[in-house]
Amino acid sequence: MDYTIVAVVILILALLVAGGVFLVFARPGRGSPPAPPPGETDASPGTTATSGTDTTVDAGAGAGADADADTDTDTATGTGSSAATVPTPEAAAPEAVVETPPPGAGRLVRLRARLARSNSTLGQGLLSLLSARDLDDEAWEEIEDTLITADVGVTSATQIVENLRTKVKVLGTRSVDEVRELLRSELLGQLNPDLPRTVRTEPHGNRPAVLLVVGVNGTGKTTTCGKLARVLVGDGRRVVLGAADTFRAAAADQLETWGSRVGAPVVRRDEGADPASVAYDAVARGMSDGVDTVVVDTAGRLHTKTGLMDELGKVKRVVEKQSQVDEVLLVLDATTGQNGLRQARVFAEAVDITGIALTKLDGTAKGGIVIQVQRELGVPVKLVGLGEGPDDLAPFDPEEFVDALLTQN
Ligand SMILES: Nc1nc2c(ncn2[C@@H]2O[C@H](COP(=O)(O)OP(=O)(O)OP(=O)(O)O)[C@@H](O)[C@H]2O)c(=O)[nH]1
Repeated sequence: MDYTIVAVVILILALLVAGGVFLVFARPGRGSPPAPPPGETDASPGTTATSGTDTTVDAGAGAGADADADTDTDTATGTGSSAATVPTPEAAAPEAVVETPPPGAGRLVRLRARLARSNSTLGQGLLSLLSARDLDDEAWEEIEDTLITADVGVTSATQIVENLRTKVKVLGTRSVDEVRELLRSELLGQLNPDLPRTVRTEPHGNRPAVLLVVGVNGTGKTTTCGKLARVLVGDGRRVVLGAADTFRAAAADQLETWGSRVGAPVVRRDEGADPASVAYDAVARGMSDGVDTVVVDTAGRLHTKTGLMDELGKVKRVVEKQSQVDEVLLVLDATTGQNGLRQARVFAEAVDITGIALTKLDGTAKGGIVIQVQRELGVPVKLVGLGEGPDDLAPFDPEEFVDALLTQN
C-alpha cells in the first residue's frame, strides 16, 4: 500500500518536471509544425501547412529564404516569439488546411458523366442514326448535320461521313456494336491520338519547368491555373504560381485562394504592374524554393495582335533569362464556338502555343469542338475542364473521351 502511494507521488512529480521542461524548451519552428486541424489530411510530399498570408509573396520583397524563415515562425506561433507566448488553441489564428488533391490520372474517367450532353447529341445521336436500316442520302446528311451542330467543324464532318459511308457499304448490314466500333475509330482518327499530350512539368536540374497560361478573360484561365496547380500537387510536384494578370487585382486574389489550399506560394504585384516582371519574380521564387513547376497566369486582354504579341513575347523573353518556357497553354471556352476559335487564332499567331486547355466541356452538347480546335490550331488538347469544382480539370485522353461519348451513361 505504502509502495503504491510512493509510486504515485513519484509519477506525479515526474510528470510535473517533464511538463516544466517542455514549457521551457519547446520552441516553435521547422521541427514542430502546428497540429493539423481535426480531420485534416496529410500534406503531400514537399508541402507544409502555412498560414494564409505566408502563401503570398510580395514580388520584389526579397522572397526566397527570408520568406521561408517567416513561414516557420509565423506558422507555428502567429508571432514568432518565445514559448511563453504560445497561444492557447482557442486564441490561435485558424491555420489554412493544405489539401492533397487527387492525382491527374483517371480524372477523365471519373468525370465522364459530365460529358452527358455531348454524349446524347454526338454519341447516342450518331449511333441511332447509323443503326437505321436504310442509310439513304438524307440520313447521311442528317449525320453530317449532327456532327456540325456538335462543333466538329465542316471539314472533319465531311471526312467522317465519307469514311463511314465507304465502311458501311463494305460492311453491309450492321449490328449496333459494329456501328459503335466504326464511329469510335473514325472519331479517334480525327482526334489524332498520336499527338503529344503530356503537359511538360518536369524541372530541369535546379531550374523549374515554366508554364505560361494564356487566353481571353472569362474563358476560365485563372481557374485553370488554380486547378492545374492542384493536379500538379496531386501528382507530387511542388508548385509556385505567378499572378501576371495584373490588369485585374481580383485575378491575383483568386489565384491566392487556389494556391493557399494546396500550399503553393503565389507571387503577385500591385494592379497595373508589368506582367513580365511578375513572371520573372515567380520564376526567381521557384528557383530559390527549389520547386518543380512555375505556373504563370497571364493577362488576357484581347487588344491588337501586335500588342498581344509584344506583351506575351516580353513575358517569355524575361522568363528565359532564368529558365525556359516549357509550355504555353491556351485556355479556350468550349461553349464559345466560332467566336472562341477566332480569339484562339489571334493567340496562336501571337505566341507559339504548345497545348490547349478546353474549359466548360461539361454541360455543352458541343464536345466536337475538341476535334475542330486541334485541326484549326494544329495543337493538341492537353487538358479539359469538366466543371466548377476544384478537381474538375482532367488530362485529356482521346480514347477515354471517345468512349465517354459513345457509352450510354
Ligand atoms: N462549368 C464550368 N465552369 C468553369 C470551368 N472552368 C472555369 N469555369 C468557370 O468560368 C468562370 C470564369 O473563370 P475565370 O477563371 O475567372 O476566368 P478567367 O479566364 O481567368 O477570367 P479573368 O479572371 O477575368 O481573367 C468561373 O465562374 C469558373 O468557375 C469548367 O470547366 N466548367
